[in-house]
Amino acid sequence: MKKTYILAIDQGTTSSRAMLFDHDGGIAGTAQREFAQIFPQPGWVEHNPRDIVTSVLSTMTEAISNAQVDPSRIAGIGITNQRETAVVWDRHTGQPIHNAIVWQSRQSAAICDRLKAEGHEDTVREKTGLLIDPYFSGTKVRWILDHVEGAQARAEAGELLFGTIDTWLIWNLTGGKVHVTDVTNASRTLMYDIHAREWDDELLRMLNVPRAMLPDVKSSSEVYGSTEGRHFFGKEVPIAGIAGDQQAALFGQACFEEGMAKNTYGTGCFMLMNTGGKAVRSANGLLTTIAWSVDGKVDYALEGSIFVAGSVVQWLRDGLRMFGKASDSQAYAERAKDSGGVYVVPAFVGLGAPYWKSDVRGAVFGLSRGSTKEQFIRAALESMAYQTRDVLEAMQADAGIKLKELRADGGAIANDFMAQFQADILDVTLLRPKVQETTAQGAAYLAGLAVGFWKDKQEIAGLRVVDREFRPAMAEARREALYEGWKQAVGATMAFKPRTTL
Ligand SMILES: Nc1ncnc2c1ncn2[C@@H]1O[C@H](COP(=O)(O)OP(=O)(O)O)[C@@H](O)[C@H]1O
Ligand SMILES: O=P(O)(O)OC[C@H](O)CO
Repeated sequence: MKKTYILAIDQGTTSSRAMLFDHDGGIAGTAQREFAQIFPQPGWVEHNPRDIVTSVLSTMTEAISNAQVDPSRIAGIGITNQRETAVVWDRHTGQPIHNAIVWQSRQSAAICDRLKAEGHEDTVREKTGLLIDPYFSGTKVRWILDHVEGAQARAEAGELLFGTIDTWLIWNLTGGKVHVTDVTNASRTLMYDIHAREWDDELLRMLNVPRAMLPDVKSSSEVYGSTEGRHFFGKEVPIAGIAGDQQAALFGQACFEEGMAKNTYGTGCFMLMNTGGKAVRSANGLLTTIAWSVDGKVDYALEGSIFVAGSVVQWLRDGLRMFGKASDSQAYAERAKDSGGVYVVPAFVGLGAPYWKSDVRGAVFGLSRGSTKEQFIRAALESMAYQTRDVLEAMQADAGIKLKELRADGGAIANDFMAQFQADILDVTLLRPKVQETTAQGAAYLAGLAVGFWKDKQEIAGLRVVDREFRPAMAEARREALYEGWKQAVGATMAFKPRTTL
């Protein structure tokens, strides 16, 4: 019998990737394409939704041709996506009415302030597991409807559709026939009740978003529709898996049991812990979110969302021009024996979990005349590890357990220095998988389960291979002293409130 494959589309914040997975969970072909980041004002981030579709279509084609696989041998497609990013488009023309507003963007901060002043915080927390912050899709949709002339009336007349990136891609891949999302993406919108598992009228009223704009919410593993006719693959291929990228990584890392956790070091950094069938409410600034719905069973997760992680390295590379390639950061950091007391707090778009301060901005502390470029780069890499410790402490307190191991993935985990420093600062063993593309792998697994490519979660758990373990090796006194410095740096960053940013 001819070998078959699952195609995973991983539509991330800075790039789109397509990957072909074989039956062993290995990558048979891959392609990646970056696309433009649009920064209309400080703290705002947008994408052109057309660029996103184009980058996905071209990487799909390239991955298949790199693997030299006949498209007829693709058994199904899984989609995973940067979450929360909101697109609004015209149902008839398929044209977006505004750029996509990206999850990192703070442009709906004033709307959030108003919702808080109106006293909606408890309802939002209770129903969605989230909090009122520009991070989530709902206030981004409100912003678009407020700022595009005539949009509210068109939305009320049923002419406009809303989608997160999964929804937008499926709409385009199916030729405008299918308007769906999955529970994981719905759980990031601020409009979805994660307990009742339905769009919520009270939340829709709060945001004044017409229900007619919203996609149908499905499980994370089922056939939602097929690619348009012969257009893309010469045959219709079922789209059979959807999950937000952080949930997909949790699935790809096979964190199927309660208490298992993963951390993904991409543009931002996202730690998720599986809490099984229980939606655990955080008392420490974490989010409660849906991990996935598979085979009729919904699992929940606790999440710590850090807005700036790997993108601090991009800032060193592109903004400060300190080196040419992100991977060069490792050699620089290793040349410094320590950071010399320097702390970088990369709050470029505010601070996420567990602080949730959208109005603070980044800061650097502890500079001396002897501070070096190597120390500065090292301190920037260390900031990923310190932010993760903030989140881990909150998660352990909420879940009432001490984590023994953390499964790690994402682009920045390739940095051995950062990975070891992370294990040291957490006092937890970090496991780096052989296939570091666990996000795409998770989407492939979800699609593969739906089309019978893999049998069950047990079979998938058996495919996981660890590449390297990073064991904690730092003395406790040093670890705690370094972390105490970080806490002071974050405190001082939050206290800095200039009256003008000019
Ligand atoms: N060797 C490295 N050391 C540190 N950071 C890295 C390294 N390689 C990539 N990165 C960072 O990882 C991020 C890309 O990771 P990725 O998982 O592709 O992100 P995303 O899915 O958010 O687009 C970039 O921000 C980049 O700066
Ligand atoms: O594109 P990534 O990998 O940085 O992920 C973004 C997250 O989904 C935002 O919630």
